[in-house]
Parts: sequence; C-alpha cells; structure tokens
Amino acid sequence: MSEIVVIGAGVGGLAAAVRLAAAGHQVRVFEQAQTAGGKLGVISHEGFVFDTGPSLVTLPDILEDLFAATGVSVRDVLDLQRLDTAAQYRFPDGTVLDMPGELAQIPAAIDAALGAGRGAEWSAFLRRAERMWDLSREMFLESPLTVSAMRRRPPPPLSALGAISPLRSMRGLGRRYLKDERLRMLLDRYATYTGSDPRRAPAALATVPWSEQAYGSWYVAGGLGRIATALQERLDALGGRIEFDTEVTAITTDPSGRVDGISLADGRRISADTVVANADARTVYGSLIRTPTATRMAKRVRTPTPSFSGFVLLLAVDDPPADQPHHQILFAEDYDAEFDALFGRNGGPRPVERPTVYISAPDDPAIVPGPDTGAWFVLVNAPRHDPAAGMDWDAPGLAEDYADRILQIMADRGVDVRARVRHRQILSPAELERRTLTPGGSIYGSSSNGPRAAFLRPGNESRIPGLYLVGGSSHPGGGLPLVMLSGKIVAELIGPAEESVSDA
Ligand SMILES: Cc1cc2nc3c(=O)[nH]c(=O)nc-3n(C[C@H](O)[C@H](O)[C@H](O)COP(=O)(O)OP(=O)(O)OC[C@H]3O[C@@H](n4cnc5c(N)ncnc54)[C@H](O)[C@@H]3O)c2cc1C
Repeated sequence: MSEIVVIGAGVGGLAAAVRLAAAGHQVRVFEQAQTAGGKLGVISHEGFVFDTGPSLVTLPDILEDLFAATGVSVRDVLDLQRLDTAAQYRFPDGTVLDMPGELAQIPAAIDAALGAGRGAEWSAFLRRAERMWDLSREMFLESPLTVSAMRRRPPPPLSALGAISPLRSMRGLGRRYLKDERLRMLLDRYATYTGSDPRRAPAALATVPWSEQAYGSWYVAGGLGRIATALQERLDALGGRIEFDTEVTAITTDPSGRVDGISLADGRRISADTVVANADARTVYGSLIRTPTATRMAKRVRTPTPSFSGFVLLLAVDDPPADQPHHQILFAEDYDAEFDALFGRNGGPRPVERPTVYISAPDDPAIVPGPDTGAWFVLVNAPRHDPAAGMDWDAPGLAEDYADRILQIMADRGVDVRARVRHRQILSPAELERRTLTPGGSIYGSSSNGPRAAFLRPGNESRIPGLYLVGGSSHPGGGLPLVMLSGKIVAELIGPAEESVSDA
C-alpha cells in the first residue's frame, strides 16, 4: 500500500491527511510540536481555555465537506453555533454598529447605527461582491492555480474580468461604492483577513465580507481548538498516524530529482515517494529541500510581501462586563498609520502606536473555571518578527510594555478590565514563529498586496515530482476555509490509492 508523508499537523496538513487516508492511502504525519493544530492552538490555565489563533469560523460548508469526506457529519463531532451578532464595531467617532449575523438584517442595522441610506450603500457593494464570489470561487479557490488546470476550464468571459476588476485595489472599490468613512473602514478591515494592506490588496477580496455575511459567523462550543482535535480523531479512525515532537529537517530526492523521503531531527530517515508539506513554503523551498528547482522556487516564494503577524493577549478575567459582545472591534483613529507601521512605510516595520483592537470574549461555560469569569482573546495586527529589519519582538520589555498599551487603549475606548485580569499571557510574533516554525510569525503566508500576489503564491503541486504543498503559505491562501480547501486540492491532485481504485 502506498505511504504518504505529511510534514506538519496544522489544519492544512490534517485536512490533506484525513482526505488521503479516506482515499485509501497509508498516511504518516510528522509534527514538531507536541499537539496538533499549528496556528489553531490552545492554551489552558487553571480552568481557562484559550484559543490562541482563530476565533471565527466562516464558510461552514467547507468544514462540513471536509468531515463528510472522512465519513461523518461535522454536526456529529463539533457543536457549531451561528452567532446572532457577527461582531460589534466601535468607530473612532463613537459610533457603535452591532452587525447582525443574518444578511437580511444588515442594511437596517447599518441605517440605524450610521444613518439613513448607509445600509443601501453597503448592499450595493455586497451585490458587486457577490458577483465576484460567484465568478471566482470555483476558478480561483477550489482548483489548483496551474496552467494545465486553467487550460481544462473554459476561459472566463470578459465581463467576468470586468466584475473582478483585477487592477483595482480594495480601497479603490470602497471609494467607488461607499461614501461613509466608517463603512470604508469596515471594508478595509477585511484586507487584514489575509494579512494585507487594503491600499494594495485587490478588490477581489470583497469576496471575504460577502462570504462572511452571506454564510454567517460561527463559533465552536468549547473553543475552535476542537476542530483540530476532531480532525486528529478522524485521522486516527481512518488508520493514519501522527508523530509529535518530531521535526523534519530535510526532504530528500533521488538522482532524477524526484522526492524519495524525509530526514528527521532525531536522525531517522523515512522513505516516501509522495511528501505533502504543511510547513511554510519559504522554509520548504528555502531550507528543507536542496535542489536547483527548489533554489529557483525559494527566490520566487520570497518575491511577494509576507503577511503581517499578530500580537495576542490572553486574559483570564474575573467578573467580566455582562454586555461584552462575543466579537468586538475597536477601530484605530488612523487606520492608514496602522498599515504604514505594519509594512514599514515611512520608516521600518514597527509596532502600531494606536492599533485597532479585536477582542473575542465567547460566552461559553466550557472554557472558563466557573461563573463570572471570562477567557478573553485580544489581538492586534503586528509587524513580523524580523530583527534584521529592526523589528525584534524579543527586545527586553517590549512585549510587556506593548501589552500594557493595548489594555490602556481598551480602557480609553470603554473596555477597562485592568483591575479584573487574574492572569495574562502574551504571544508575540516571535512566539508565534517559535511555536509553529512560521518565518517571522506571518499569520497568512504571503500577503495579497498587489494584483500579482495570488499568482505568486506557490502552487499545491510542486515542480519537484512527488512534492505537494498544503496550507496558508500556498494556494489558495490563509484562513481556515482556504487552508481546508488547499487540503482538498492536494488530495485530489494525488488521487485515491491504487488499491482503492482497483477495489472500486
Ligand atoms: C492570531 C491568529 C488569529 C487567526 N484568526 C483566524 C480566524 O479568526 N479565522 C480564520 O479562519 N483564520 C484565522 N487565522 C489563520 C489560521 O489560523 C491559519 O490560516 C491556519 O490555521 C493555518 O494553517 P496551516 O496548516 O496553513 O499552517 P500552520 O497552522 O502553521 O501549520 C503548520 C504546521 O506544521 C508544523 N511544522 C512546521 N515546520 C515543521 C517541520 N520542519 N517539521 C515538522 N512539523 C513542522 C508546525 O508546527 C505546524 O503545526 C488566525 C491565525 C492566527 C495566528
């Protein structure tokens, strides 16, 4: 029976592994950390359970499709809950917008919070975004972005290209449809879902707010970390294996240049003619594999601007405010200054002085030690850990001081929990890099800055025979739904095991 090696048990690696195991392959996953999930991490402290990465599930049908491929319904293994209020947005002028979780209710809520006519503005924008989504979902997200795959499909009509506006930026699209500064700010925020700058990210990212608002915002009872646990259990049930605490140090090739196995930090060598790498593409081509093709790919992978990182504060809160929303966004006074700092415009990369603050405070008894306590996750966008460029998140005192500043900003905006914090833990971009071996702690692989970014993202089928890439640093990009789709694309490219084909 053919054996496939997967490097990394992040969501991308797990998604590929469970699908391949369900297709009859023997699958062995090697993970350097002690648990599965990668960026979808969990930290527990005295009865508080914190998600350290994702806090929002979008496009639940992709999750459903993934579990269905393993023989179960997602509803049987996870308690998925649709949120009535997707998020509370607080703008610098004091406006508060509680965004409904149902699409039909959104225009009225925007009118009520921002003024008559604003809801219609947003609806007109969403209609355009929906057209983009319909045109791009199958073509760009669910298929490998390769020349041969594109040749197999009929070319898109010119009207489709017009609707997607490949040369327009997200900011440009906002200016076209939205007169209200607050709505433009809201749209800008969706560029951050791919670690990008809205002034440079393509208009096609308008599909992100559309898909979130059309398909809803979701939570997993007990925390999103349960997705990784459930995938690990499915892999186990299908006969796949994961070895934790096992770092892969090299992908090896035979004299013809075809993949023939991997080397491990403990000195072992594992033979395999198919290797699926969930490690960051820059690491795969830059250091794990050493062939002339890999060297060329390493150069190409370094071309797009990497996604920014995140600075996370986990707060064990006593007596949290009763009306604290599940998701809350405190918008920065100067959003452009935030993107300038993240990408090092007008000076090198630097912590954002007054960043937009995102708070996730699930009302879920399963993640707290008792009543009147809260397990809060606070996230601000942060430049990557890059000491060579002058951004050293390990510099003495920096992370602690920055955490204090974030708590102060929250207090300035009416969310003062400083006296109620029983315990806090900081996860800086440097820590994210160490935990997941992601260079610089980039959240989403490469950013979508610039119209060519999607095409510069490494493909799922490598030019090195036998090697496949899965996860946020490869096509179609970062974020849980896309990472799961990359697992599906890779499993389809590899196909079922020969035994299952002949059995069928
Ligand atoms: C703070 C934060 C908030 C986020 N919020 C959201 C959100 O709300 N919604 C959403 O959809 N997405 C969110 N994301 C993004 C989402 O978490 C990622 O896109 C996704 O989890 C990435 O999965 P992956 O499999 O591509 O990579 P990873 O999770 O990085 O997995 C890679 C795995 O490979 C392992 N590995 C690497 N190198 C080696 C090696 N040499 N040997 C062995 N193992 C190795 C790593 O340890 C890791 O487990 C967030 C991410 C972060 C960090």
